[in-house]
Amino acid sequence: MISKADRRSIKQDLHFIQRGCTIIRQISPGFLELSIVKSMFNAITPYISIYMLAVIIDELLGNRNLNLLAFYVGVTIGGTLLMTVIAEWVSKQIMIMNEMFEARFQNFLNDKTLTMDFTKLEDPKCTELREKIMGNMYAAGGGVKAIIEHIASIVESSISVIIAIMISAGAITATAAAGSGITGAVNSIWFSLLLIAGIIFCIVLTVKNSRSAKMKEFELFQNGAKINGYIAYYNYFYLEDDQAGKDVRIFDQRKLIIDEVLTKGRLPWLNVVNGTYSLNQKYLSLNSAISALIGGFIYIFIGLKALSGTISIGSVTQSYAAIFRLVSAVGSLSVSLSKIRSNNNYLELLYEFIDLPSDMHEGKEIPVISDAGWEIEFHDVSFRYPSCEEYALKNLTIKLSSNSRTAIVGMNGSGKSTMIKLLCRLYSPGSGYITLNGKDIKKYDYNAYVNLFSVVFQDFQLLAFPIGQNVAVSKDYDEEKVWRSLEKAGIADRVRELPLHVGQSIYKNFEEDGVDISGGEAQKIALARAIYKDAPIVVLDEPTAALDPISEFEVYSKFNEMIGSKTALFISHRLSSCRFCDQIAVFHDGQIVQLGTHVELLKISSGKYFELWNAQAQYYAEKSEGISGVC
Ligand SMILES: Nc1ncnc2c1ncn2[C@@H]1O[C@H](COP(=O)(O)OP(=O)(O)OP(=O)(O)O)[C@@H](O)[C@H]1O
Repeated sequence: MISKADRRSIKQDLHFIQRGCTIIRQISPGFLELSIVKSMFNAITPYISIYMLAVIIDELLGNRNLNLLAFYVGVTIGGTLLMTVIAEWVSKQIMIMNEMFEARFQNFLNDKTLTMDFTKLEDPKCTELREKIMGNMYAAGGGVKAIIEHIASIVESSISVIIAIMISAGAITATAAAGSGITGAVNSIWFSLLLIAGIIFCIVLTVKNSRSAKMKEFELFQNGAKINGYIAYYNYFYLEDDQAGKDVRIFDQRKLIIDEVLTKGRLPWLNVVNGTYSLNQKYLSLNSAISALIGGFIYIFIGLKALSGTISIGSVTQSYAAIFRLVSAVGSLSVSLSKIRSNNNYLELLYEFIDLPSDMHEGKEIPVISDAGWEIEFHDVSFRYPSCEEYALKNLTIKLSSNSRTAIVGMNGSGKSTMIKLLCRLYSPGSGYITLNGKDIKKYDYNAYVNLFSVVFQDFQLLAFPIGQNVAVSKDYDEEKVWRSLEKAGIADRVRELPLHVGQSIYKNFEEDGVDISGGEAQKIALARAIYKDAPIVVLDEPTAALDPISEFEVYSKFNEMIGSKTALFISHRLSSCRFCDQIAVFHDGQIVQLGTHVELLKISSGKYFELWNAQAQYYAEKSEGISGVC
């Protein structure tokens, strides 16, 4: 099987690395450069003592000049100390940058997640891709951060190779006066060639070994990402989620979840860990054996040179250390080059993720909502959710004009929320199109378009932040405006009772004094958030679903005050609340089956609206009868 790394050309590999460096600089300026500086210090420092040791030994065996010896020792200790202190300082900066890098990389991915088309968020392949990228970074150390490590290692090995050659060149090329026996062997070209061939063989073996280990590790981690995601979801998200916590307890889901996590998560993950461990063990023991073999070759080479008197005693330690470093630096240079190439497999996943097209963000025009009026129109829009056979919307055609009130009613699953999602550009129509003032909404700048809407989704979410920040969606907010919004949403009195008022955090996730609020109270805060945004189009998807009858009555009686002159579009199952609307769109099976005012629609006894209205009226009548019966 041809691996991905083998399929890529060197040019493509270089392009991957270059792009990775650009991302690193964008995420953490200076991190790469500082790591390179540190690797330079790492490369040079050991050679100070290697070089100076030979000079000291030769002086000891020669003139024994005490002043000179003291100077040499001073240079050795002082030089090493200075280099170590600087390297330590650089290391500390790198450590801080390293810690920050992971958080910044998360933000980098989050930025992409937030700007990618919403539809991709629901695509399991996309979620898996993100999990793989993060998993690869934490568990396998592969990805964009690994480039820093590999480049630093390449720089360190290259410098080490150059210095080692400079130091050992004398010993390697030194020849004794022509002779027989040992001297003859040392001077023989075959001896040098044999030594070089032995060393090259060892290096090739190390590189091959590391390359195959990295490839196998990559394959192992690709299987692991999905498993890990499964474990994380159930163990850390579901079991610890206070919403799910109720179901976990009442239905005793714990055992089922733990059994499932064990068979689908823990055991397969153990296989991944075992596989990686055996792989590393094999890799490391083979490399230690190769390293011992190289050491043996060098000892023979240097030993014979010393025996034949070709090099001085001082040079024996110097040459041995330098040649050994030369060989290991060439080895690690080759391994790092091979690793940086294999790392491109991880980068390929990252680039696949960040290159996911964001079709929704292509429009550039700024929408103009003037007092003269505007119009949104659905033109024969049909839509299916990704990987679904059934159409959620079929041939939808409807106009929404400025200052109008439109209600959308219909049975569960008839497509009401889907229409809102298309209007808010969370999804694109499969066929047909939607226009604002005659222009396809896709042509408008995404953020400018979305800013036209204040929406309370059916499954809205609040943050475990202070109420004021939840309403204003900002740390800096106009407190008076927050209060006005809370007032209109009918929750101001409750907030006034709280010790910290709008500064009170909701939920207890992070703040001990955070308040737990009811579903209805949360819905009112979400309503206040929509009011605070003050956008020209207000969309409410079942705005009173969680409210008690009194609060529901309050919301609808204050609806006009709340909405003012804005355009309103709201979904409701409470048909009586739609009576004041300019038009009611009745949805059935993804289609608008009726469109008109309450009075008009009630006149059509064969229509869906009539059916729904009567079913609800009958239900309430029966309910009130039952209640009075009990009373
Ligand atoms: N994210 C999704 N992926 C796949 N199918 C979906 C998704 N969301 C909704 N659907 C399906 O699309 C259809 C329309 O759903 P939609 O939520 O628009 O209905 P609705 O009229 O708002 O229902 P309800 O009154 O229950 O809120 C349903 O069959 C639903 O199962």
